[in-house]
Amino acid sequence: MSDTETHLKQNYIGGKWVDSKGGKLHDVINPATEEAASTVVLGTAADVDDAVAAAKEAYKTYSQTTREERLALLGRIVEEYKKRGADLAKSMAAEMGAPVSFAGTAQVGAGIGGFLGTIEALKNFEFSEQHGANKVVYEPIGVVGMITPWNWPLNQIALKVAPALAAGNTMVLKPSEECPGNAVIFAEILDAAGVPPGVFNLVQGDGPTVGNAISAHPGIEMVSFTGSTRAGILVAKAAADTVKRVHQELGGKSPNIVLPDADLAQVLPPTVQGVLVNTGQSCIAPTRILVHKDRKEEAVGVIKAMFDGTQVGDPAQEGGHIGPVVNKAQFEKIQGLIQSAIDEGATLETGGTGLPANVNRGYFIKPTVFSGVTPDMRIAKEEVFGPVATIMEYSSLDEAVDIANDTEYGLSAVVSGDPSKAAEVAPKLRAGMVAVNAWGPGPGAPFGGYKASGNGREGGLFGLKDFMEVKAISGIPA
Ligand SMILES: NC(=O)c1ccc[n+]([C@@H]2O[C@H](COP(=O)([O-])OP(=O)(O)OC[C@H]3O[C@@H](n4cnc5c(N)ncnc54)[C@H](O)[C@@H]3O)[C@@H](O)[C@H]2O)c1
Repeated sequence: MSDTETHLKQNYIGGKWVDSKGGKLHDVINPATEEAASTVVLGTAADVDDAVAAAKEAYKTYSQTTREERLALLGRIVEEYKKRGADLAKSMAAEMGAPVSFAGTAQVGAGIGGFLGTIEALKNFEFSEQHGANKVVYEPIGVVGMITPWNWPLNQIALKVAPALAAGNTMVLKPSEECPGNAVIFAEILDAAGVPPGVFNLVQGDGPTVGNAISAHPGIEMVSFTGSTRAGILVAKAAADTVKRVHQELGGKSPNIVLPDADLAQVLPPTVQGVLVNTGQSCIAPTRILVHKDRKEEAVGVIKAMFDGTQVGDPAQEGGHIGPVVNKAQFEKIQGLIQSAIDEGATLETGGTGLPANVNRGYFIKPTVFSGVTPDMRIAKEEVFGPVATIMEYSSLDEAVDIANDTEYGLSAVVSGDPSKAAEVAPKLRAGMVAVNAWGPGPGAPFGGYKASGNGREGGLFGLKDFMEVKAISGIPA
């Protein structure tokens, strides 16, 4: 058994791999084969207590480290991380089905990106500012609890751990029980980089047990959560009694407003691509594609060709194909949503229910395109989290903006077309991020949403500030 396989059955607390106090073993299922990919321990509230105690102790010294010491530590983590890229990719391919080529580039790269963006932000960060008669200083918050999902697992871990370390906090991470292997390797990387004992702690487990214990823990000053809006609400409720800071990165149902005069062959591929990347399992996937009614046929042609040309296949194989969705529950949910669109009268342009022709097992979804989708349909309202695009029509740009904003979510939006015209549309969109002719924000942009998509921002300078307290000192010389 490799070290990583052994460590999957343990927690990392106080700089050591330790057995859980009462945890049970759980098989993680490979979504391509429906067989066990790995075995992880599901920890307990007692494990969280131990991790918080270690983090509190470590905070006494780590919170006092200098910018230079933290920069050196973050730099060493990046170096160690680069050595484990292949292991990380293999683990994610087996546990959540991201094809190994894509996992090794985009998924692993996103984790490094989180660290590099934080390093840049920390280099120039003003820890002290003068505001009138008040000196305002930024300080670490204390022990931060972190709960992360499986879809871009390293990205989510890095966007929390890097700024928490940069700010001088200590932490307890609970990764997704659907995809825990990369978090174990990540802890091994931090250990190899010399992160002091207790600064970073990893407790494996499920949401209702370990996630809830983190959210409610009186020794944790902040909980940073990424996942579904459903679980994010439960985290906030559990956190309320201890008045800890709650940072939420939640679900989305992002629109893509295609401007009436846009060159469709040029603007659709780079924006609609976001519905296929990672098998559609991105919180910012721009799935509601809004096209002018006179351009609908043309848009359907371009989008259908993209989806028909997308290969679905084994995540263990190198290549540009997409893999399965993460698990059986997601597979069944997506099948149900596809069927609901058919039942509610949308036009199925390609794809549909059932397995793609080239596979006979696994949680693979046919790349699917619907046109004639109206805002009242379930497929237009609910987050699908699969390779399913919906094409909706508008008559005027005002109507397009109304449809785009007609969602409980507000994470991200896309505008496809002339950037100067897109600049006039962007302020009207109720979303934390607007990308023009791309499906995601640019490097270093604050990442986060409006409305039911969350609170707070991650990445770069804004992410760093979100992991800090603000202290006002008045009555001293400026
Ligand atoms: N806004 C963003 O930045 C962002 C990024 C990635 C994913 N997401 C969202 O994440 C969701 C997909 O991820 P998922 O299926 O892993 O989400 P999920 O909410 O089921 O799980 C996320 C994490 O929360 C934990 N959890 C579940 N119930 C909990 C509870 N009661 N208390 C505490 N923790 C609990 C899980 O164990 C897991 O670690 C999608 O909705 C997606 O849009 C958002």
